[in-house]
Amino acid sequence: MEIELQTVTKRYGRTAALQGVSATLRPGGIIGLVGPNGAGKSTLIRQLTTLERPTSGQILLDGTDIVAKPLAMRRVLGYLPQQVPYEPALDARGYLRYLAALRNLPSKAATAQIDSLLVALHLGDVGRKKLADFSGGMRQRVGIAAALLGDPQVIVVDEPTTGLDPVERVGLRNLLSELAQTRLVIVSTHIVSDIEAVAGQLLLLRHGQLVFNGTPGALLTATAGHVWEMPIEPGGTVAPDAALIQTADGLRVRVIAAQQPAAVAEAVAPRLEDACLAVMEGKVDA
Ligand SMILES: Nc1ncnc2c1ncn2[C@@H]1O[C@H](COP(=O)(O)OP(=O)(O)OP(=O)(O)O)[C@@H](O)[C@H]1O
Repeated sequence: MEIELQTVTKRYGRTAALQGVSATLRPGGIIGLVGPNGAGKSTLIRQLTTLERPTSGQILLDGTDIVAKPLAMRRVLGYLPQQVPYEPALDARGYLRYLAALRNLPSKAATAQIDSLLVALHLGDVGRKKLADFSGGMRQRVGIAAALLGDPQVIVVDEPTTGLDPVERVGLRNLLSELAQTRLVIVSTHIVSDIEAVAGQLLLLRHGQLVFNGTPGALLTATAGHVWEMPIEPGGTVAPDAALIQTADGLRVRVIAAQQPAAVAEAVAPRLEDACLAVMEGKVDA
């Protein structure tokens, strides 16, 4: 399975939310869609999930134009939107059974799949509890189970870790990473650490433009030699775009710059978050 984005552009009135985005998406690791708020991530997801039609450009799923034939995508799609839908009066199992029926899944297969999804998402003990009594993180996990019902081959999740605690985040990351070995899994996020260890491909969006498309390794390589750390000088000020980090030697400033910013600055290995920031801010050409 392969998705091909060909100069996808989306305008809302005067706002160009996506500008000529082209990329090929394949299974073999999570595809991370990264960018600050307003970069165009949700807009790209709405075009991919056929909820909207691009102003121009094409999206091909294994060669089929999904703008002309949206059913080709809808038949293979599992989608978790940013606002997780839920029905407060139903319990988790009942809600998933309801969705399974809407999707025409055979009853026996649906029961088996719901059982295994509830266990995989650590909801096995609360399947009979009303969704109204669920925490935000639990609701999010039910939403993920709902998106995975029917074993979709294309899985699109918009900011999936919102409301999850650190343990839940790791669990979800591992689950999506496993699914991404054989399916197309696209995850939109502005939290780079959520996909750092599991992304096979990164798409960085800024002001609707694709500013990087490649592996995390290639992004890190492009940023090497541009990340510096230095101690905070007594009475010194910290530049607004510098990050403060806590180390065993005390607080240090982390700066992205092409040249050594001060004599005391030492070059350090970039982290993926630095690399994304560096490209977003135009400090590195990747
Ligand atoms: N329906 C719409 N009508 C008008 N403008 C829109 C619409 N949807 C998005 N936009 C604008 O398009 C741009 C991209 O928005 P989008 O929601 O895709 O960004 P995002 O990267 O998903 O950000 P966030 O993480 O905040 O959701 C923004 O300037 C936004 O205001």
